Amino acid sequence: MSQTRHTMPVAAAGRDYDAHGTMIPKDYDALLLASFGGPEGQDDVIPFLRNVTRGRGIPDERLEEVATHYRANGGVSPINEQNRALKAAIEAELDRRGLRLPVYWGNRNWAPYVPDALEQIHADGHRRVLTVTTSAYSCYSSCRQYREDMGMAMQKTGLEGTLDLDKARQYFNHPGFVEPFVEGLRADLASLREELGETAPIHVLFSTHSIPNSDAAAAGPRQLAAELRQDDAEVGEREGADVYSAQHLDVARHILAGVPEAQDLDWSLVYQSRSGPPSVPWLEPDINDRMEQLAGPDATGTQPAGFIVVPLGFVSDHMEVVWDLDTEARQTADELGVGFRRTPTPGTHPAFVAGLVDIVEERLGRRPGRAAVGCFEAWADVCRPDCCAKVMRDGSVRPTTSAVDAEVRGLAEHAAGAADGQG
Ligand SMILES: CC1=C(CCC(=O)O)c2cc3nc(cc4[nH]c(cc5[nH]c(cc1n2)c(C)c5CCC(=O)O)c(CCC(=O)O)c4C)C(CCC(=O)O)=C3C
Ligand SMILES: [Fe+2]
Repeated sequence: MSQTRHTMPVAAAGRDYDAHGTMIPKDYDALLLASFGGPEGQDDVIPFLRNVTRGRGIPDERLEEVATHYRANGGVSPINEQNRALKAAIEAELDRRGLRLPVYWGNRNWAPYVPDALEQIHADGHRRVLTVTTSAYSCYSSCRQYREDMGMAMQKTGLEGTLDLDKARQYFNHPGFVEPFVEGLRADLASLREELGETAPIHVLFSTHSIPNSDAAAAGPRQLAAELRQDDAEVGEREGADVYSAQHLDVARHILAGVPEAQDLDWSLVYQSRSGPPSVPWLEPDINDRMEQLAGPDATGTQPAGFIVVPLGFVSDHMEVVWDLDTEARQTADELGVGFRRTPTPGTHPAFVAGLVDIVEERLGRRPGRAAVGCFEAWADVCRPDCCAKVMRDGSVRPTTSAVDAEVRGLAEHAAGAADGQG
C-alpha cells in the first residue's frame, strides 16, 4: 500500500510549512549529507567517543569497551567510507536527472564537521540548503539531535539569517529505504533454507538501535503517529507504545509482506547496542537475550534452527552493524548452534539512492505526492516544536533549525521543573 497526499502545501502566516508540517517547495541550491561520523585511525578513537558522549555521563569503562570495537578494526569506523560512497551515488543520481545541486558532507561527531560544511557551502556562494541525514526514524538521536546540531552550527558560524537550512523528512517508510531489506530477506531466506532444509523453523529478528525509554516516550505516543495517518484502523492492533517502536513494527510488517516465502515465519522486533547505566531503562528485548530465550536451553515451544537478522534501524553497515550484529549476535547464534544470516543495509542500493533523490525532488517542487509504504503517511518535513525534545541538565532545550524558537523556549520553561538529569 502506498499513500500520497496530492494537495500542495500552503504556508500559514509567516511560515513556510503547512499544518501537516509539509514545507512549501524551495529552490535549494545545495545539499548537505549529514551523518554521525566515525574515527579514521587509532588516535581518533577516544576523542571521537568523547565527542559522542559529551555531557552524558557515559562511564569510562563503557568508552573503553566501545573503543575495542573500533581498535579491532584499526581504529577505523566503516561509516565515513560508506558516506563518501553514498555522497558519490547521490551526485551521480542527481546528475542523471539533470539536477545541478552540489552535495556537501558534514558529521555530528567527527570531521568533516557540520559547521565546517556550512561555512564551505556559504563560501561557495550557496544560500538555500537542504539536509539529508543518514538516519531514518523518529527519536532524539536520529532526528532532533541532528536538528539541534544544525541549529548550534548556525549559531557557531554566525550564518543564522544568511543561510536557509532545512532538513528532509525521516524516511523510514519511504519505498526506497524499505526495498533493500525486502530483497535481503528474500535472498537470505533462500540461502538459509538451502543450508538448513526447507522445513527448518526460521525466526526473523528485525533489529534496531535501543534508546532510553524516556527518549522513546519523547518521540511521542503512538497516538501522535495515529494523528498523522490517513487511516488509523490498524494502530490499535500494534504493540509499539511509542512512535519509535511503532515505526519499526510497521516497517517490519511491510518488509515481511514483501516476501511471500516468509509469510509463515515467526518474527520479533529486537533492540541492540544499548549503553548507559543499567539503572536507566532502555527499549527491550536485547537481540542476544531474545535469541537465548528462543533457542537457549530454557526455550519452550518450537525452537528456531536459524535466525535472519534484518537491521532495519540502520542505513549502512557501520560499526553498530559489523560489531554488534556480525560479531556479537553471530557469536550468540554459534553458541546456540543455530544458523545465522544478516541482511544488507540500504548502503548505496540504487533504490535507496533514488529514494533520497526523490525526496529532494519533492522539496524542490519537482515531484508531486509524498511516497510512503505501510500504514504511516510520509513523515512531516518540519517537526513539531517539542518533538523528541530532551531537557538538558541545566533545564534548557537546545535550539534547532526546524522549530519555532518562541515555542521551544516556552517548552524549556514548562519542562525545567521536570528535568531529570537526562540528556
Ligand atoms: C537511535 C540511534 C542510532 C540509529 C540512527 C542513526 O544511525 O543515526 C545510532 C547510530 C549510531 N551510533 C553510533 C555510535 C555510537 N552511539 C553511541 C551512543 C548512543 N547511540 C544512541 C542511539 C542511536 N545511535 C544512543 C541513545 C546512545 C547513548 C547516548 C549517546 O551517547 O548519544 C555511542 C557512545 C558509546 C556507547 O555508549 O555505545 C557511539 C560510539 C554510530 C556510529 C557507528 C560507526 O562508527 O560506524 C551510529 C551510526
Ligand atoms: Fe548510537
